Amino acid sequence: MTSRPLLETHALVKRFGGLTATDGLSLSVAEGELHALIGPNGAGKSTLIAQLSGELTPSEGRILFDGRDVTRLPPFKRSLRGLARSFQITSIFPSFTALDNVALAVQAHAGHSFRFWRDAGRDPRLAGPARAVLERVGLGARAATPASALAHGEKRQLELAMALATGPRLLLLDEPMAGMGPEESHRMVELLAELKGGVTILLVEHDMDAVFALADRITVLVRGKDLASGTPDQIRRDPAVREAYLGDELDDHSLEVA
Ligand SMILES: Nc1ncnc2c1ncn2[C@@H]1O[C@H](COP(=O)(O)OP(=O)(O)OP(=O)(O)O)[C@@H](O)[C@H]1O
Repeated sequence: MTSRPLLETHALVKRFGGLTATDGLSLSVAEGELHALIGPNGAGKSTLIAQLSGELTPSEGRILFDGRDVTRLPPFKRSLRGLARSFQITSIFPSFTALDNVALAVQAHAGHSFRFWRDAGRDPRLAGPARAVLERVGLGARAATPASALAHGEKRQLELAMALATGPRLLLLDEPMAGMGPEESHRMVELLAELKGGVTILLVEHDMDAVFALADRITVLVRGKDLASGTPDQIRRDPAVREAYLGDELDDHSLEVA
């Protein structure tokens, strides 16, 4: 792993009327790391992810990806550069099979014509890579299943597959475990652990066991500001973090100092 930042924000600000949801945030995500973003409800995590993916425009500040300014780029242009967001179940076509959905993601990224999009899964140039990605996320056996028939956790795996199909260098994951039972969460943690290192990941997640098990570095966001950034151990031991957030939210084994 190198320590060169793949993603940086400089003094990023996002205001909604009188509310400052991102408040002068300077964040750095190194190439290859799994960086988790935690913080209480309303801390500004989703607002930050939306600015990084390009769905929201910052009020002030800059976003650099691989050293280049992407602050004003639309989402699809960021995706072409390798900055991909996952977990928007709404982008799945419910009547299409899992394979077709991933094949479409491959096709969209490769910039092929959409003329034959219904048959994307039958085009070997698309189906081959799509199948490989489905295997990678553990959905190989569900390739021919319509997306609407997948369990909730499987839909989240499918979303991850669709993001991976675009060959991202950095994946933005906004609460991938939300709505999952313990077994599905466990499978997702295993999957993210396998992906870790191969692709840089910025993970927003409320499941602290998952965060502390997976993260190389953690940033604690409180009221749009970086309260602390460091390794899981440093974050566990940080008095300001314990006082502001982890003390009540995380007074369990994930917080115990090893
Ligand atoms: N489109 C919007 N318009 C106005 N206020 C917004 C908008 N989106 C978010 N906010 C406000 O910005 C603040 C940060 O919200 P955000 O959803 O980013 O927090 P979060 O850390 O993701 O919270 P949670 O953990 O509950 O998902 C909150 O006070 C929220 O009410």
